[in-house]
Amino acid sequence: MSRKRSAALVGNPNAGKSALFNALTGARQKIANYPGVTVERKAGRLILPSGEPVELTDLPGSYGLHATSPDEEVTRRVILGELAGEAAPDVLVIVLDASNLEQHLVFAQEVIALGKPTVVALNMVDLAERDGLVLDPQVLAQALGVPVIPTVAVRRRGLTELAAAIAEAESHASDTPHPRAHLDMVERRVEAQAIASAAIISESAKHRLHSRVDRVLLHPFIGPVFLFALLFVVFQAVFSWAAPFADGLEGAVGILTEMVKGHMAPGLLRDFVTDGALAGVGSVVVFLPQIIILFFFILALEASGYMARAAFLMDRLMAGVGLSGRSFIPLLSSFACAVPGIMATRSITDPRDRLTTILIAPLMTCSARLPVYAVIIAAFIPNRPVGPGGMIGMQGLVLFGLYVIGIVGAMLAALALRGTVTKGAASGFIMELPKYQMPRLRDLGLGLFQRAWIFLRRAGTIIFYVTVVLWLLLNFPRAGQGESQVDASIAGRIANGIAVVVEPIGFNRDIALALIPSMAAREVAVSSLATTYAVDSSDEDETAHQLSDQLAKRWSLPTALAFLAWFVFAPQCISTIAVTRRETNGWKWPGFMLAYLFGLAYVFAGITYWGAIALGL
Ligand SMILES: Nc1nc2c(ncn2[C@@H]2O[C@H](COP(=O)(O)OP(=O)(O)OP(=O)(O)O)[C@@H](O)[C@H]2O)c(=O)[nH]1
Ligand SMILES: [Mg+2]
Repeated sequence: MSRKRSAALVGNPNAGKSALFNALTGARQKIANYPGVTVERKAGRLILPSGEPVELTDLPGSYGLHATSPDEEVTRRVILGELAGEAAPDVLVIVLDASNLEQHLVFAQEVIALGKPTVVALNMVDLAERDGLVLDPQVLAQALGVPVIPTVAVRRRGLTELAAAIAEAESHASDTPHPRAHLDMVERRVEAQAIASAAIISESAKHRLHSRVDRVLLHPFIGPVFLFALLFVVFQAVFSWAAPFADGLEGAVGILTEMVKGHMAPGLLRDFVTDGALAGVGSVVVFLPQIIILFFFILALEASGYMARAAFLMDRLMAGVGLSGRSFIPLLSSFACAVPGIMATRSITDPRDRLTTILIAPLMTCSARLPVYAVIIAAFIPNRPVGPGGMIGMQGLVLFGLYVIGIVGAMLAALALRGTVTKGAASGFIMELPKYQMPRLRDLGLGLFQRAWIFLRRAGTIIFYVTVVLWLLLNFPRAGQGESQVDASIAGRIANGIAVVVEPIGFNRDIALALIPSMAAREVAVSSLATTYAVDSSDEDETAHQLSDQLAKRWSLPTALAFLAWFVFAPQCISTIAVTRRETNGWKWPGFMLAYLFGLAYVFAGITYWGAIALGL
């Protein structure tokens, strides 16, 4: 019995497959309350009641075995054993959403008809019950001819029973499969309706409240206004709530720097620790509170089911620029980071739709841009209340504006791309709306922790390394008498070369110096500036200033605004380029992306700079 046993979770999107996978294997796959979250298969280890391990695979959600999108294709090939060097799974675990039974049974029948050992997890029975729907698993099992286990993945209910059923099905793995009569789509729909209604024990109309909520939130006029207002509040919160925590962190970095200065002998090594490591990495780490607040809102809105409704609202707008609403979820993910966003485009059916979405994804303001925006805003935008009753913070307003410019830029870019390089008609959009749910605190906490960890790990690795290299390039060769260290250094000389190109758009030598290292990651722009100014000011033995003070002292307002405009568009992220290459199978599209985004960045930074000068700012 050395054969490796395997099982796979299959079902419609948003049925709770990944939640079940996490509960059964202890993994941490991303789950969220909208369809199309999982786009790649992922394997984990499930221990059966007998103690034997089974390799369990979590699959992208699918509507049928006739795949129409790249992620559905993955599911089909795994189920049918079409992947090279990989046998088909021994057991198929179909995950059904109990509160959406009729719809989910259409695909389930197709899978059961394959005649392989199959188990059904009747998931989300808690939500069905909340809506007053009680189902009889026995009746369902009889009708489907396979065992049916009621589960609540997120509360770990029914897991033992499910594992036992998988073990039982597994023992029949070597039997020859008995495919059943093939039903076509229409026949399966009719059958699904009959089975679902037979399985209902009682039903009450409790979901009336939710449809009433939807009537408001999805209203063609009130809906978008609400969405806009909500986003506005989020950006206000990012600045105002974070302030005390950010100040605390900044203070802590300052104290640490003073401590190092007190304990180490003056010299290059001490400068390396204070000006290189602490100034650079510290300048990025202080944005942790803002990142956490932003993700708190994103995760809570995802879990509640509102995000999918936002996609629904955006569908019209998306269609207007030649995209389908299916692009919304990938674009939304790109607000965290374009890398998972670009991967999420695998759920887009139309290849040209998909390519367009990949090309505009970097225009969504990713969280790596937040430190760059925030440091400039803190230095140049006064923190005064504006608007009626002084309710609105100026800084939050500017941040909101930067996000909006990114979105509008993306929509215009989509329009232009759809008319030229990715010409074609827009495809339709079907998306089922998930149920409203109260976000669970534990999931929220875990999600925030993961986000915070990713951010800190970047600060401790890529940002640290790049900053260290930059510090070295800034300190050698050493400056002679009366010469500034930055001017004498290798980095300074390289920057003087680049400055020739970027001076026309108002950038100074220090920005030129930050541009190359921040190709590694956008936050590096902040750490580079912090390190440069730390190296520069230690010459004159100034007391250490905060980065925003240095910026306010050294940059003009038009330059600062041009810098912001640049970062709205510039594709300064190697990972994004790499994932674009992978998802489009070649260098053509990432090359195109680099060219058009740098082009836009240059033009918009220039317009901003000269516009600001003309306005006398
Ligand atoms: N109340 C309740 N919520 C659940 C249950 N199972 C999953 N969920 C929630 O349902 C949503 C969807 O779960 P996922 O595991 O992401 O669904 P999926 O089938 O993997 O979806 P795709 O990857 O998009 O195909 C998440 O918000 C989960 O927290 C359940 O049994 N009860
Ligand atoms: Mg999933």
